[in-house]
Amino acid sequence: MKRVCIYGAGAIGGWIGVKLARSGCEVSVVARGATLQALQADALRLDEGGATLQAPVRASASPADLGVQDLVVIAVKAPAMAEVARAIRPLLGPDTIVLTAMNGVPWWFFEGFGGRYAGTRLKSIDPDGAIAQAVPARHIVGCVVHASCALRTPGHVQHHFGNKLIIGEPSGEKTARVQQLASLLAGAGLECVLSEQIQKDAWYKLWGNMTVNPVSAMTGATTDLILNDDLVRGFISRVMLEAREIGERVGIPIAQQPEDRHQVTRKLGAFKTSMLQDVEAGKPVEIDALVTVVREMGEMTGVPTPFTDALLGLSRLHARVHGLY
Ligand SMILES: NC(=O)C1=CN([C@@H]2O[C@H](COP(=O)(O)OP(=O)(O)OC[C@H]3O[C@@H](n4cnc5c(N)ncnc54)[C@H](OP(=O)(O)O)[C@@H]3O)[C@@H](O)[C@H]2O)C=CC1
Ligand SMILES: CC(C)(CO)C(=O)C(=O)O
Repeated sequence: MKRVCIYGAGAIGGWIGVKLARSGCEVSVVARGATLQALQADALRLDEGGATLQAPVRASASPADLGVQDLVVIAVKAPAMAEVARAIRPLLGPDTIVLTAMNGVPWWFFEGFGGRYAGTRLKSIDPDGAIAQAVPARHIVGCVVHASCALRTPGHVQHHFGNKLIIGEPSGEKTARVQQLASLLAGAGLECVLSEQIQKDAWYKLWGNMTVNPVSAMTGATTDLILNDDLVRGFISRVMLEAREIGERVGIPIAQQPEDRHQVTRKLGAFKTSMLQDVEAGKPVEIDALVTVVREMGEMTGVPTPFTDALLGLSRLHARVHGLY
C-alpha cells in the first residue's frame, strides 16, 4: 500500500498525511484554495510533541492529476462530501481502499450491517444516493478518529492530544486488506485498533458529540461549561437517551448512562469542540451528520425524538442565521 491520497488536508488529513509520508508512503493531496497554494510551495507540516515534522506531498485540485491510489483517506467535513463524490472517481481503481476519517454517521452506515435496516440509505447524509454511487461500498473501510488536531495555518497542523484510529470493514470481517491497513497505520506511529463493529464505535463517539458540539456552536461555550450547567447537561442527557434507544433498535446498544459518557468528555477540560471552531472560522457545520441523521433514524425505528428535534431545530436555525448551513 504505497500510493496514498489524502482528500482534504485539514487538521486530521494533514496529521495522517504527514505520518504516512514519513513512514514511506507516496502521499498526494487533493486540496484547494489557500491549502493548495501552501502545499504547492512548501511541505505538509505537523507540530507534534514539540517538534515540527515535514513531508513533501504532491498537491492538486484535480484528482485526475494524481491517478489511481492504493488508499484514499477522506478527511473533509461532512458538508463537503457531495463535492468530493463528484470528483473522486479518478483516484479509485478496483482495489483502492477508501478510509473515511470523519465524525458523525457516514453514508455507508447500513452497508453489511443493521439487520432489517441493512442497506438503508440515510437521506440526511446522502439525499440522492450520489455519494454511495461515487464511492461504492466495496471500497470502504470505516474509521473513528480519537485525536484532536487543529490547523495553525493552511498546510500546517498542530496535534493536541490522542493518537487513536479505530478502523473496520463495514461488515466487521477481519479481511486481509483491513489487517494490512492496520499494520500500515501502526507502522506510521498511529495507535490503530481493529474494530469488531465499526458502526458501534462511530455511534459511541456520536453519542457524545451529537449534543456537546451543537450546544457549543450555539452558545460559544467550552465543554467544561456545558457539562457544569445542570440544566444544559440534563437536556443533553435526554437527547442521548433518545439516541441510545435508536441505537438499541438498529443493533448497537450502549451499556452506559449519559453521565458515564459525560465523564469521558469532562476529561477534555475546557475544550472548544470542532463545531465551535467551525463557527468561529465561518465554516459550514456538520449538523446533518451529527444530529439530523439521528432524527431520521428515530423516524425509521419508531423512536420519538422530541429532545433531539429541539436540539436540531435550534442548532439548524443558529447555523442558518450565520450562513453556515
Ligand atoms: N480536528 C479534530 O481534532 C477532529 C476532527 N474530526 C473529524 O474529522 C473530519 C475532518 O475534520 P478536520 O480535519 O478538523 O477538518 P478541517 O476543516 O480542518 O479540514 C478539512 C479539509 O478538507 C478540505 N476540503 C473540503 N472540501 C474539499 C474539496 N472539495 N477539495 C479539496 N479539499 C477540500 C478543506 O479545505 P478548505 O479549508 O478549503 O475548506 C480542509 O482543508 C470531520 O468530520 C471532523 O468532525 C474527528 C476527530 C477530531
Ligand atoms: C469535543 C469532542 C471530542 C466531543 O464532543 C469532539 O468530538 C469534537 O470536537 O468534535
